[in-house]
Amino acid sequence: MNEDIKEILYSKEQIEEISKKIGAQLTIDYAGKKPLVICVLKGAILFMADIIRKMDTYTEIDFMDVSSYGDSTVSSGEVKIIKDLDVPVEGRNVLIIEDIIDTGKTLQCIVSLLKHRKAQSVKICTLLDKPERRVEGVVPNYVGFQVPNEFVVGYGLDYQGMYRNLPYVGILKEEIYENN
Ligand SMILES: O=P(O)(O)OC[C@H]1O[C@H](OP(=O)(O)OP(=O)(O)O)[C@H](O)[C@@H]1O
Ligand SMILES: Nc1nc2[nH]cnc2c(=O)[nH]1
Repeated sequence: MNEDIKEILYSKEQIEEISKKIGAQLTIDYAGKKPLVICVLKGAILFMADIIRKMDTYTEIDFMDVSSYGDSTVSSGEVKIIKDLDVPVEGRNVLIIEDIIDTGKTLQCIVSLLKHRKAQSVKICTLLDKPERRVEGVVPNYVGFQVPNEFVVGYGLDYQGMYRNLPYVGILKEEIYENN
């Protein structure tokens, strides 16, 4: 797997450090608010697992699975809900955890849905932000790193279902996806 990576952008240690920092901020911001923390499957599972363990506050978690990329490196533009939440969001302080914001289409869809369902507050925490590619006006509240306009994998992020278990975030070699 490692041989398919052109460059490591963020090491396991850097991710650990930024997760600690964000977790400490969330502990302050959500004190007494009992947030509902939503993990956007599947990419955000690793980040979510790290972040919630660094939040020293009462939290509930839930999962939502949406997909707009399928097996491609390009967004289809159509966001499909594959698994909805189990918990009602009305009146809740919701914190969405994402691995990456690229075009912003996925989060635009999720945020509007949560607001429509009358969440009291909706905030976004993402490990990676790729602002160059944004087409929707989504602005995250907590960001780990800003990434260049490259297709990245690892630490939850996949290409064709693979590479999620890499402990770091890296740029996938072009020949891997050009040959597919
Ligand atoms: O800002 P956008 O252009 O919408 O892209 C961001 C979304 O793309 C990825 O999900 P994907 O649909 O690939 O599903 P996955 O998390 O299961 O890999 C990622 O996890 C984000 O949810
Ligand atoms: N794996 C992966 N998924 C994405 N979804 C949107 N952008 C990306 C990216 O750079 N890498």
